[in-house]
Amino acid sequence: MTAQLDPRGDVAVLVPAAGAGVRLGPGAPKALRLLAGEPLLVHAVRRIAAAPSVHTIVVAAPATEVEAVRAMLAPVAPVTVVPGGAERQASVAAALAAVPAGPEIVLVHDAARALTPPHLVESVAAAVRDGHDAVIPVLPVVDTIKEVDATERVLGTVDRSALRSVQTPQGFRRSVLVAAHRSAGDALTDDAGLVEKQGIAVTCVPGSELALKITRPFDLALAEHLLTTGA
Ligand SMILES: Nc1ccn([C@@H]2O[C@H](COP(=O)(O)OP(=O)(O)OP(=O)(O)O)[C@@H](O)[C@H]2O)c(=O)n1
Ligand SMILES: C[C@](O)(CO)[C@H](O)COP(=O)(O)O
Repeated sequence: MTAQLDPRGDVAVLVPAAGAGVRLGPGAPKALRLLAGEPLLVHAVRRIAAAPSVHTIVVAAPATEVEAVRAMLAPVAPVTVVPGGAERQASVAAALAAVPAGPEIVLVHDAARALTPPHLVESVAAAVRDGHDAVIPVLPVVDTIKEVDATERVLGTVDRSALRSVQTPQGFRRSVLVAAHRSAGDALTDDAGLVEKQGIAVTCVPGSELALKITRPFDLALAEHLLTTGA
């Protein structure tokens, strides 16, 4: 049976999934690679659709894979699939343009964060609903951080107490995200960066270790272990 998203939900989730996955090594586009027998994108969308606030999901797929991705996600959840762009920012902009009237909260989530729990989607959305224009899930930095020069000589030790590692989903009041993308210049790696450039405050909420981004082969192996051991 096809899952139905809640028509009373007030949240649209954009899922940029058009990246190549160069750091993962040769193979299919990253969102289509298998984790415990299913594409990363299927894992990600299933978890997003399980969050009760979600009204709409828009996926930005690799341009050559749009039809395949539609077919793949049809049994998982109702989704709109659009072609992504050459940079993540362009993929997000394409997905944002496809959000129908209705949801006033927009979350942007990486397909590569395939194990992100539904409660993180809810907590980011709740913080936007509470009045924050822009919300990001973060984790403290656990390693000692050094600043180095071009020859890898250490220049100093950075105070990590003020540093945070940033995850997705990142949540925005819809009008704030639309304005930030409209004024976007050079491509940035995340949407909060665009909003920061507009001088708008970005608020942090606690992230989740399960929202790890599958970037390198080790991350995929770790995610596989987490899934198969039920961690
Ligand atoms: N042109 C792009 C590039 C990235 N993404 C998406 O943005 C998310 C975060 O990007 P990242 O994990 O860096 O993925 P890739 O760009 O695929 O990785 P790499 O840099 O290793 O190629 C991913 O879900 C990816 O599919 C996208 O939709 N369109
Ligand atoms: C959006 C993001 O996931 C936040 O951590 C990240 O910036 C994606 O891009 P990156 O190139 O892997 O940093």
